[in-house]
Amino acid sequence: MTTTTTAPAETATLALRDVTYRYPGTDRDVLRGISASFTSGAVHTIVGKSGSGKSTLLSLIAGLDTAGSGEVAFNGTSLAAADRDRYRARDIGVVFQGFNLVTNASAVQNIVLSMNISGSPVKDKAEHAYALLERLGISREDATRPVLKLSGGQQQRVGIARALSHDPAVIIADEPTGALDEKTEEAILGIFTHLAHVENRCVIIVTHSKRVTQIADVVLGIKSGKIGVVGGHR
Ligand SMILES: Nc1ncnc2c1ncn2[C@@H]1O[C@H](COP(=O)(O)OP(=O)(O)OP(=O)(O)O)[C@@H](O)[C@H]1O
Repeated sequence: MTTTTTAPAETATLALRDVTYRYPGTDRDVLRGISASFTSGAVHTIVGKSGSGKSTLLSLIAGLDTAGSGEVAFNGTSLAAADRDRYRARDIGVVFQGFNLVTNASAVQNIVLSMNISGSPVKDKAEHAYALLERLGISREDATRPVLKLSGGQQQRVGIARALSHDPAVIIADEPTGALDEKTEEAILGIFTHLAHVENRCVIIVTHSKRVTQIADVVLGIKSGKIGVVGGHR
């Protein structure tokens, strides 16, 4: 990431209090009364075996699903009482493992499309997209080529730029480096660290990668429906 930065994001806290979750039609709680908090300025990783409930937890944090009992609160307001469409469009940015880009469209078009969907008030959306992409190391020339013609690392930079397009306080990522080689993973992790430590965003990454957990400020582990701090630098 270049050294140009935006103003630090506002301080945000996401808090889970005694959250339980069970998929409809099943008889088992995937999450069993979990409590945790996620703060601005820190990289948090969530680890756990396959099927332990990591993606389920991310979808509750992203406001895509609601807890069976307990509360997920953003800056003190329960998501159950909040306008979740607005929360998703303004406060949270999501980065996916498979990038989830429209591959025959350009990076700029992908970002403008996302800004249109989230109702962004920015007037010159293309210019905003070019500037974001440039901060993430994507040149104007690469920004106008079909995404399919970019490397995996470049595509993930575009995915991150898209997640940042509405300047969210919280960035969540599900296995964002799973499809990348080690060197590219390192570059992408540098971006996430910058977003937390320099831009004061709250970064939450679900991962199986040891390297991602090594750079985390807080490592949370999920096991048997429970969550706890299992490592990190804080
Ligand atoms: N739509 C669904 N309906 C019923 N059960 C589900 C559904 N989605 C997930 N599950 C179950 O919930 C549990 C937690 O799934 P989840 O995807 O959150 O795990 P995970 O830790 O993210 O796994 P992985 O590391 O493999 O991605 C698993 O037992 C899974 O089979």
